[in-house]
Amino acid sequence: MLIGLTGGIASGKSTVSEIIQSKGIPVIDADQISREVVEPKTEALQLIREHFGQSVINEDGTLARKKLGEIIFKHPEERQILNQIVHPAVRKRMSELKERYVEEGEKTIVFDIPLLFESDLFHLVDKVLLVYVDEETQLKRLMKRDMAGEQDAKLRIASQMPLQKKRERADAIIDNSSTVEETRRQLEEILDEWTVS
Ligand SMILES: CC(C)(COP(=O)(O)OP(=O)(O)OC[C@H]1O[C@@H](n2cnc3c(N)ncnc32)[C@H](O)[C@@H]1O)[C@@H](O)C(=O)NCCC(=O)NCCS
Ligand SMILES: Nc1ncnc2c1ncn2[C@@H]1O[C@H](COP(=O)(O)OP(=O)(O)OP(=O)(O)O)[C@@H](O)[C@H]1O
Repeated sequence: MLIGLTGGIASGKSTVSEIIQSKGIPVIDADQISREVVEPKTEALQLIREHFGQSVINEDGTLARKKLGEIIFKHPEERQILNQIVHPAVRKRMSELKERYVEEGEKTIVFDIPLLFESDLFHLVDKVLLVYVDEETQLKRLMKRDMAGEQDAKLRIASQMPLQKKRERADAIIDNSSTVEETRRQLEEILDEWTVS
């Protein structure tokens, strides 16, 4: 069974992913892979430098993430260009990792993909699990975690499909507005149901 774990920014995907991994289920993390594919000397980083310029590259050759974020969360056209550069490499790596887990005999594999719906990746998985939080909690947690201002945080949230819309398309929803313990309880109920039937 291939499960897509998704949600909005700062909705709690990583928190849920940690609980899933603690149960021995492998998780393929698109955010982590999207960092690996732009490491120094990669083709993707070269393309980023060509389009966005040297100002988004740090002195040590790494990607200046904050700076690039400031550009792409404000400008949808630039975001689309970055997605076109980075996403093919992310998809390739995710599928290699999946094959490896399948060969190792894993029965359940989870894909943690923030943009599962936005990038039409939902057809790669059998079930979609959505981590949901109400808008106010999402904004508060995002500002606190990233030490971001309200305007910046709102821009990031607005760059994604609204969580309400994602709700309609998910096979199961975890409401992470309450405690992590409550989230764990909901997750276990869903996994029990999906991995038995
Ligand atoms: C713009 C970048 C450099 C900013 O880096 P930063 O370290 O500040 O953020 P990080 O990568 O940890 O992402 C945090 C969250 O932002 C959201 N986000 C990231 N990229 C995008 C995007 N292109 N569109 C909408 N939301 C996005 C996701 O919810 C993600 O979980 C980085 O997000 C990036 O390279 N994005 C493009 C790749 C991408 O789409 N990644 C998301 C999953 S593949
Ligand atoms: N139930 C909860 N109660 C309180 N804080 C929480 C809860 N769940 C998550 N958080 C906090 O909210 C923030 C966002 O959670 P997390 O990083 O798991 O979200 P995410 O969906 O993985 O984010 P991103 O899309 O940016 O990768 C973190 O600082 C996390 O510690």
